[in-house]
Amino acid sequence: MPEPADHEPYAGERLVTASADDVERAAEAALRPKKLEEFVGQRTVRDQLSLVLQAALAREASPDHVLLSGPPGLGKTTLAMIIAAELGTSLRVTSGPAIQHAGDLAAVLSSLEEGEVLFIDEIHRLARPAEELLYVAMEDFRVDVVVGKGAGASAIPLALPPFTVVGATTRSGLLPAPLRDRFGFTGHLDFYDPEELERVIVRSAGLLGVQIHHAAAHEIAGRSRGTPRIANRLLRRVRDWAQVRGDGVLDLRAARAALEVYEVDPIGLDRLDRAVLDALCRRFGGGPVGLSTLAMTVGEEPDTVETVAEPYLVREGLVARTPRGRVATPAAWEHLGLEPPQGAWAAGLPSSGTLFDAAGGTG
Ligand SMILES: Nc1ncnc2c1ncn2[C@@H]1O[C@H](COP(=O)(O)OP(=O)(O)OP(=O)(O)O)[C@@H](O)[C@H]1O
Repeated sequence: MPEPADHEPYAGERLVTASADDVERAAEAALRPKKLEEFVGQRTVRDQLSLVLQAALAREASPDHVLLSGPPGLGKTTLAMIIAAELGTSLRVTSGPAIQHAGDLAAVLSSLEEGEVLFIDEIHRLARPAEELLYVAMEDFRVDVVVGKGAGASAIPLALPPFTVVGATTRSGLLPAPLRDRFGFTGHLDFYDPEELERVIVRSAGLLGVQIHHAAAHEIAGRSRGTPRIANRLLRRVRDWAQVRGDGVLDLRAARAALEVYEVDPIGLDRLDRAVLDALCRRFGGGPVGLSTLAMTVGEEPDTVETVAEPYLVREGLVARTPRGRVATPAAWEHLGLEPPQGAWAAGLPSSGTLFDAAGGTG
């Protein structure tokens, strides 16, 4: 059985995580595009949404409800704000987890003013009774207020003014069909390509009031995992480096040096990601290896390896998940500067790989 890793367990927030806490969201506020035309990339969603909004404005009516799906940090909240701004109305913000009871949602809905946009983040996490209340409100602009208890309870219908729900979800597959069907428009946000991220970075640098070289923006974009939130975060760290150790200008040297300090490598992998690749290739000859064994080797919980490191490694084609365990692809070997074992990957699995099972033994 392999020895557990001797380094400190991987802890705390990662620089390359796509999620954000409240402090970071506050820092992000200044960088949010305010109009659809300032929103970089996502051309299809932008074009479709623009039509929906323009048609609603021409009709002087509220647009259909909008569902935005896609991984964190790609701009769902930003688009919700833009929708309200483009319609010239205000945005009310809530989220699935914040609504514990149907009554909480009824209170929000009954306080809406005509034409307002209600943004429900993580809508897939709404409790079932709240979901049912929302169907009716979205379709008939009505909430049924329940008065009394038990057999004597009765529902008093309360008419609502027209409004638009913008729902955001990272897991659209978890939304029940009746709720999904209430949205007249669904936009799926995809990871950004490096050229789009470069534009996000140059725009954000301008808003932060710092000078950036094209080569530095290109370098940061390549390490941002297709995610504007990560791009903006790395940009802020490079700015810090340039201000403290450089001359304040964000050039290629500053970008590379800062990202080395923060252990973000040229394709956006951090220490945990590289530890996983390293273990797979150097310790297990490329795999296949069971998740528990792999996690133990890098000194992490299996859940951390599976949910924090693996998705991006799989997305980048560095790791494959097979029924026999995790396998390093030739790209993983190359990324570590190692020679992939001859013919190992040809059959889809390393031919001579020993399978280490979930308990850490061999199988
Ligand atoms: N297309 C874009 N152009 C410019 N900046 C963007 C774009 N998309 C996102 N950003 C920036 O990235 C940051 C994160 O965006 P946002 O909060 O909208 O993501 P999100 O998808 O709502 O994330 P979450 O699911 O975690 O709530 C913000 O600072 C925002 O300004």
